[in-house]
Amino acid sequence: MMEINPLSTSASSSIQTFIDNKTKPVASLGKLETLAKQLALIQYQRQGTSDLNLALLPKLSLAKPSVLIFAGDHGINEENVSIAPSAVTRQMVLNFLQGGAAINCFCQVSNLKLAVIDCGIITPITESEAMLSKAEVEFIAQRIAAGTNNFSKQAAMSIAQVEQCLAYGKAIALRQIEQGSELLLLGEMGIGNTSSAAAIMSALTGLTVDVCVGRGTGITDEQLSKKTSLIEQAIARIDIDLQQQPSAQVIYRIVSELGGFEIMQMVGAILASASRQVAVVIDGFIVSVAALIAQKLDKHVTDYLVFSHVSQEKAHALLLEHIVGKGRDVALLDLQLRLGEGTGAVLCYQLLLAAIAFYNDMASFDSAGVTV
Ligand SMILES: O=C(O)c1ccc[n+]([C@@H]2O[C@H](COP(=O)([O-])O)[C@@H](O)[C@H]2O)c1
Ligand SMILES: Cc1cc2nc[nH]c2cc1C
Repeated sequence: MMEINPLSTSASSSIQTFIDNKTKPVASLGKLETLAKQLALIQYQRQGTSDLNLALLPKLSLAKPSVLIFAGDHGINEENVSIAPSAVTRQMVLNFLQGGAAINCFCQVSNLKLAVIDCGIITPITESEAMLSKAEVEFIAQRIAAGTNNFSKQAAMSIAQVEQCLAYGKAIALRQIEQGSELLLLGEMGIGNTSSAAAIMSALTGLTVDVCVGRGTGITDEQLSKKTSLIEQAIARIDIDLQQQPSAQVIYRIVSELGGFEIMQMVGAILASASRQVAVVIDGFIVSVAALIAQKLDKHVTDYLVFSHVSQEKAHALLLEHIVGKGRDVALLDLQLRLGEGTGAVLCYQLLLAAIAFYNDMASFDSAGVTV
């Protein structure tokens, strides 16, 4: 396990004073102020900046942001728990590589590069398909298997596969950070993954399955009740002891039972990023479940997370409440999104840029001669 330092708050009051001295009424930039403060605390800690001098607070930067989209398939999808067959995961991966998905359009708006990671879709992408990728899209194969097992019948994966997922996820995050990335933005693609995510949420929080499930891609009432009972059965099968702070071993067991490959690779990426004191933007419901797992493995991870939006997926607001204790208010946006792919995270990128811009460049009352 990697060591994650909690964010030191020793610079907190200097940063707050610096923000309050900007030419604006106190707190009038709302969540952008909280965001700027979090990004400042993270960056100063990463740079080991101590004894901060109010007049010379280092500028904030978010160099080389990395958008990472983790894709994987789910055996549970053979139970008709999504609007789409599993083949759509692969088709959407090809769409990402060709630049035709929503996430491509949003990356384009902000000039962001995107990497798509095959964590275990059913049919691998061929070399010639990967070669046709747009220049701004990188394809990386970190396959565990051809989709997880159907978790309503058996464990989604082995403990060894959980460990391999974590190792792969960490490796890709560390590679980006070593190449100079000061921000990770995570997204996912996986038909059936709201079933896995809801099951893990229920198992790790103790909340009942019916409050953790939702309509995912937009399933019918009938599909929703089937999805709920399949998840209930799976959780009953694994007979979990819901302790306050479960050990890593217990967590590995839960996630091996309930899946999925892309979710666990994201957990590895989140842990690695936090260990290097790099902020991670968390997209919708499924990425938030990865954040929940990471938090259960190491509570300090939470200091490094930025939650982009509150998803339309029914349980997302409750999940955010569980992770951060501030419910939907912790999220930057509420645009009624429920797409995934990292779309919310990438939309927030401009808000992060705005937060560091005001922090770095806005005049103070003193420097501008504004007197209130
Ligand atoms: O990000 C979200 O909150 C979100 C909410 C609902 C669905 N999704 C996306 O839809 C897929 C999972 O939905 P489902 O119905 O197949 O379980 C997967 O590819 C996700 O990216 C994403
Ligand atoms: C078409 C489609 C695109 C997606 N993007 C993320 N999840 C998705 C699910 C479907 C079905």
